[in-house]
Amino acid sequence: MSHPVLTVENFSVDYLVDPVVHAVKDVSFELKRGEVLGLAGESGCGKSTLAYGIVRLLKPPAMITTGHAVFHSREGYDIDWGDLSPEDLRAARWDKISMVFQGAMNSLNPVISVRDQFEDIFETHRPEMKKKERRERCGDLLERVGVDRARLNAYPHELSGGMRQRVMIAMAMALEPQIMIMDEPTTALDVVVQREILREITRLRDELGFAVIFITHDLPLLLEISDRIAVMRHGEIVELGNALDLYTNPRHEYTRQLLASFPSLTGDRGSFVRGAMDDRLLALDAVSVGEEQS
Ligand SMILES: Nc1ncnc2c1ncn2[C@@H]1O[C@H](COP(=O)(O)OP(=O)(O)OP(=O)(O)O)[C@@H](O)[C@H]1O
Repeated sequence: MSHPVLTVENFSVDYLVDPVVHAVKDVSFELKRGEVLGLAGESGCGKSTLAYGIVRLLKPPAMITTGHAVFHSREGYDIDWGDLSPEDLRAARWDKISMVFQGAMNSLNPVISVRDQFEDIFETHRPEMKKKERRERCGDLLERVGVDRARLNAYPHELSGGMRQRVMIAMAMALEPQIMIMDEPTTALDVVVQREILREITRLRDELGFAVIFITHDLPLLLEISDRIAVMRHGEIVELGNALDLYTNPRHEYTRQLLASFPSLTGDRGSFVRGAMDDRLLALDAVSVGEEQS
């Protein structure tokens, strides 16, 4: 887990409006291979701008003013996303880094079947793939996210919101990218479905080894699913650390405030999240005890 799959260096984004909005300011971090990195911070702190900036999906008036986002391939070569032509960028998205954005479930085309939208990814990015193999892969991917492959014949409006979101996640995994960026991928869903999908994402991460940048203002949720968490405020990362450390020993005053703003983390009644964190602490204790004994 120690080698980075992505290095973001001195990344800044402005919105050239009057007055100029400095949405992301000199942000640097590394995403390690296979880790879930949570990006936390209140609305407007620049999380989405950073994510869209990394994959160069920003449109004017946004402008990247400084910095790089460099992808490190498994094969050992580096790609600076800022150096790619628009065509290469299109090819690299989905393939190297894929994205599930807010309300992604609404980005499925309502008049095209799930199968055709799915197969389109392979037709575009893997034109050499045989039709039969393509069909099989689409069905397998759907089943991976807990959707029956018979649903390939459905049109998006025939699926529930949760299912549509699962379909989007399956599509994001289609080309086996090494990074998935997820910006509030489950916010529009009810809590039970949200949890199911998150469990699925972490399971798939364990199985397939991709890294995830998971963006949400829901810090308790991030504490549950992330290996490390970056806390953003006013366009800057003010603290980045192991999720457990951040929960038990926050160093930055803003992180403390953010933790305190979630009663489920600090309140007397306890909660599922605190339970989950306690489980993680216990598991960690067990590991360190094991290490001492061995
Ligand atoms: N098109 C735009 N023009 C001008 N300012 C913008 C534009 N889009 C975003 N901003 C500003 O950039 C800053 C960062 O916004 P951004 O959407 O990245 O934050 P966020 O943390 O993702 O918020 P949220 O959780 O609400 O999505 C905010 O101050 C926002 O008002």
